[in-house]
Amino acid sequence: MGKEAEKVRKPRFLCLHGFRTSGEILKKQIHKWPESVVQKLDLVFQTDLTRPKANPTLKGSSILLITSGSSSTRGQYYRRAAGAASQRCGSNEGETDFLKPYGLELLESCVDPVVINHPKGHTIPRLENNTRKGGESEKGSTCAISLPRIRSFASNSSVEATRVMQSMTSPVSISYLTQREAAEIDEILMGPLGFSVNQLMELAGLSVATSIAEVYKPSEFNRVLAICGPGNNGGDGLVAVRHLHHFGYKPFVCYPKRTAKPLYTGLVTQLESLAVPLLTVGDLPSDLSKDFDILVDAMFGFSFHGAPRPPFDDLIQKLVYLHECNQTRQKSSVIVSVDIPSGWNVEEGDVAGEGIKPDMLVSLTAPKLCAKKFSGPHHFLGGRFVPPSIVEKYKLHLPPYPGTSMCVRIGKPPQIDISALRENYISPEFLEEQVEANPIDQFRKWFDDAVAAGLKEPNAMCLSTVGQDGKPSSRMVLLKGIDKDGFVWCTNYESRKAHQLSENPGASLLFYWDGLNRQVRVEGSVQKVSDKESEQYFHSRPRGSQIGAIISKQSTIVPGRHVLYQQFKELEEKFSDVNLIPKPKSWGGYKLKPDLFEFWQGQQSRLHDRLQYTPQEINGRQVWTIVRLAP
Ligand SMILES: NC(=O)C1=CN([C@@H]2O[C@H](COP(=O)(O)OP(=O)(O)OC[C@H]3O[C@@H](n4cnc5c(N)ncnc54)[C@H](OP(=O)(O)O)[C@@H]3O)[C@@H](O)[C@H]2O)[C@@H](O)CC1
Ligand SMILES: [K+]
Repeated sequence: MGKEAEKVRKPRFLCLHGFRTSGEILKKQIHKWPESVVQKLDLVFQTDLTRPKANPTLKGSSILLITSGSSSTRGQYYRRAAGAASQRCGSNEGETDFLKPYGLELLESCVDPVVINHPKGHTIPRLENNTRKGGESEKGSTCAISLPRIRSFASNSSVEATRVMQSMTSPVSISYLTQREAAEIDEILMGPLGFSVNQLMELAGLSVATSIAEVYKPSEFNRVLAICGPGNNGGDGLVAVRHLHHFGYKPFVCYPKRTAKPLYTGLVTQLESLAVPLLTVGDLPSDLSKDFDILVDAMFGFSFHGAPRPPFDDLIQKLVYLHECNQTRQKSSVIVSVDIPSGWNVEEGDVAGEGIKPDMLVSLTAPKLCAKKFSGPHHFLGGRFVPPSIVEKYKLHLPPYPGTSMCVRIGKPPQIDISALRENYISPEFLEEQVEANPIDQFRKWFDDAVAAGLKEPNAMCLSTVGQDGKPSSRMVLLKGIDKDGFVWCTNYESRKAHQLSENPGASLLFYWDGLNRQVRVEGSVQKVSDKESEQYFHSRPRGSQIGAIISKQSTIVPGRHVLYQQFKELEEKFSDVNLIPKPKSWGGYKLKPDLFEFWQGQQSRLHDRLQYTPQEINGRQVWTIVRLAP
């Protein structure tokens, strides 16, 4: 079974209209959207809505694109129903519409639907980067479709869709705040919205620390100096330092103008309890790059005005100098600015061009106008606390935070030199005396570690096969079982790998567990498993995967994706009343019986561990011999 086939899913847009022929009308109008966008979406044009639950095309839709004249009750009840479902908006209109029950049923069969209402009649809305330009028609709905909104959907649905959507979005779609707006938002958050400054600062500082950790690993960039100013920006810096300490960095703080309020004295006490050194300005060397790998600039945020006063004028100059020195060095220290590069005008940026040039900017809440002038390689957004009322009031377009992350990158990551990409692995000892005598037991131990570490798909393995022609080929498959005799996976018996295995049963498996710095090679010969075992595996799969396995004549040419969809829909209908979907003859399991294992673990300075197991006959008994191989 190929992993890929299961994962890729385009975001589905269900395009509705308030009247009978609407599906057809929208289909004709779709040419108004760029071809490159249309290709990336699964657009379903729907007219008959009377039996939504029985209609497989409606299931799983996550974006409902509704077009209707502004007075259409049907459009309104869809919106109202969606609002009720998602607590987003509410109106009493459309109560009497005869289609209402179907509308509610439809919403129920959608996965966390996002409703995009287009009230301008029989037409498809324009697709724009910024819905601000599209103009709002009614609260909670806009004429133009916002790409960030689509992305927000995509991040909820599948990693693949997120990737596709990210490629569609440019930094142009991000909102930037004026200095006044930033201060206003601050007031609203801490006034009517009930936040305390402590809370916001904690979240802001955590965002800064996690942004740093995403780009600059503590194994390479360990020594951090945070220069903290007198206001909340300085407070963010103090919080970030505490988190960086717990993330494994060695932080130092320079906090020359301390604020006497309990919030700040508390933050300092917390750092002292972690033995984080607090340095005076006089303690700092003239060239900061000698002693520090990361300089956190937390001097001034959005309340900065005028020219920097002492001692911050000199501290800013130190960071300017550091950047100049970096140009001539092999390994540079990096500057991370919190919210605003200190000394920059909050809206105009580095007007004279003589200010600091940070490598990373972590904008908080939303980027300020000066961030448009930021040209460093890493721009992140943090402060994952912005409620919808602020988003709506200031018409903010911000990238969605992925998963549970406290930060998100804005714009594209920088181009990197592939040859320079390397990790300095730090792993526990892996010694011959400590390993299990039986490699299957050792494999299980490492597999359990991978599961405990929360690694994604720890059972994904690269299967390599070689046919009669001697040409090897590899692909990722999922391990479905393991016992004392070997490793099992399932596939199509008419696929390319199956043909190769029928010509040559020799194959190899490779597991790679990033995050644990481990890989395991397993080599041996392959046989089909029994029909009974294959049956069991087949029926343990989700129904969708079972149907997918039936329609896929694996490795043969398909005229287009639509053919697969069509066949899928047909079979879904055919089996809608069938409990047990029959396993196709061409689908089944293979088992690799190992005759070689190698356990690899990355170590510092490329002195990796490699322990190899091979079987030996001793007194008629099979035992595994373990040897260490040179890295
Ligand atoms: N949602 C949000 O809003 C959130 C905001 N958060 C954070 O708060 C930051 C804004 O904080 P803030 O308002 O305390 O202002 P900030 O810029 O740190 O410093 C003001 C201090 O600097 C001083 N100062 C000013 N100019 C100066 C100069 N030329 N030379 C010397 N000193 C100068 C000024 O003194 P004053 O002029 O008043 O005498 C005052 O003491 C924001 O950027 C973000 O990091 C997050 O924590 C959470 C969410
Ligand atoms: K700053």
